[in-house]
Amino acid sequence: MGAAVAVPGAGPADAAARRRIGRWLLLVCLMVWIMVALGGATRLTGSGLSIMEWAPLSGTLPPLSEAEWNRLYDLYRTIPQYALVNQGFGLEGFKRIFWLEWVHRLWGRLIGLAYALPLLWFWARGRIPAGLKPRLLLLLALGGLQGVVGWVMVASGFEPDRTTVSPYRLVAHLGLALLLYAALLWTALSLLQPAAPAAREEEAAGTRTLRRWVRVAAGLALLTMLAGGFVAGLRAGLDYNTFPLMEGRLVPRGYWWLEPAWRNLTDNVAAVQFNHRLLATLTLAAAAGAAVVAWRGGRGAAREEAARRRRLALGLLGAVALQYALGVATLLLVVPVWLGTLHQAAAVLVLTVALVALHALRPARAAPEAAR
Ligand code: HEM
Repeated sequence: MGAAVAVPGAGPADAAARRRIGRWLLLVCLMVWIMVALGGATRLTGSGLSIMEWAPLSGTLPPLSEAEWNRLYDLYRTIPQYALVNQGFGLEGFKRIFWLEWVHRLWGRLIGLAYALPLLWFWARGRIPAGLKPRLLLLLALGGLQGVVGWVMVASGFEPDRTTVSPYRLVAHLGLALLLYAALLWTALSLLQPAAPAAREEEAAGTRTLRRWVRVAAGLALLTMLAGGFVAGLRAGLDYNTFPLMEGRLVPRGYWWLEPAWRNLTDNVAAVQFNHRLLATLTLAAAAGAAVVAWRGGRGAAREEAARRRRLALGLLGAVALQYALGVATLLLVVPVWLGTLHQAAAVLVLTVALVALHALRPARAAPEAAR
């Protein structure tokens, strides 16, 4: 993400093209964000295993005849989730869980189009800066890979004795979505704000310290999100529905009892939930630390620079605090669909605010024509 994007020339036409490409990528970011929320709703309503075929083209249309509905329903009746969870819910019940998964996949196809068509258009008209082309192609490949990982995840839910997908694959699917989103957003920001503001010497030191704190908070937030994927994958939010104690203890009984030890990170409900809480708390502390640094470190800086740093740090603290509160509420209310979906979507808000802050605080570069 940090690689330089060389921008040929500095003419107004180039600048306009960069802005247009940047805005298009922001739109794709918004679509990916909505996709993350849709994915959460699909998972939480138990809809994700309803379509048992991988049909990138023909699956665009929903069933159009009763015979086609029955064919898909018959397929679904062969998997353990039907027998163990939804036995006898009938074609009407099947249709209820079908639609969200279908919309999730359709939205994925639309993101593909919203990315590929403008890419072709900009490319054909020679508007894409040369250094940007490999990155845009890589983003296209990552998007395609995300579709494949999504299918590999869904397929794990059809295995004998399983009624849900593999938590590892769920985390891979979530992690790749976050990576794709982050790469799109960083590229868009780099196009829209190609040059980091040059800071005076005494200001640069303050920016460096703040940048370190924001980096730590962003890294911890990312780990918290991946840990949250395991909470979701193991349905660990249905247990220990108290906060801050877990069954009356700060560290739950049975923390770290599995062998080999690493399995506790992914398979042990108590540990997975505790780790998510712990990482979230560390993220909140790091974001609060960044806010304090921005407040204190502003003294040597010019007024606007000090205000800019405070805005960035407070924005991050606000987003993390909101997400923390949503997480606690999700847990206390035993994961209602709407709140679980909101908690999943707000994770992307945290990522967005962290990346915007890191981008705004990036070091000024010597070469004015390069964007990082
Ligand atoms: C920095 C703060 C936090 C972040 C960034 C965060 C992020 C996430 C993410 C990304 C997920 C996974 C959704 C998925 O699989 O796709 C998740 C799930 C979850 N989180 Fe958090 N979380 C935070 C704080 C908390 C806190 C403080 C709690 C409760 C004490 C909490 C409780 C939960 C629960 C119960 C789930 C599972 C919900 C479900 O099954 O859908 N989170 N979190």
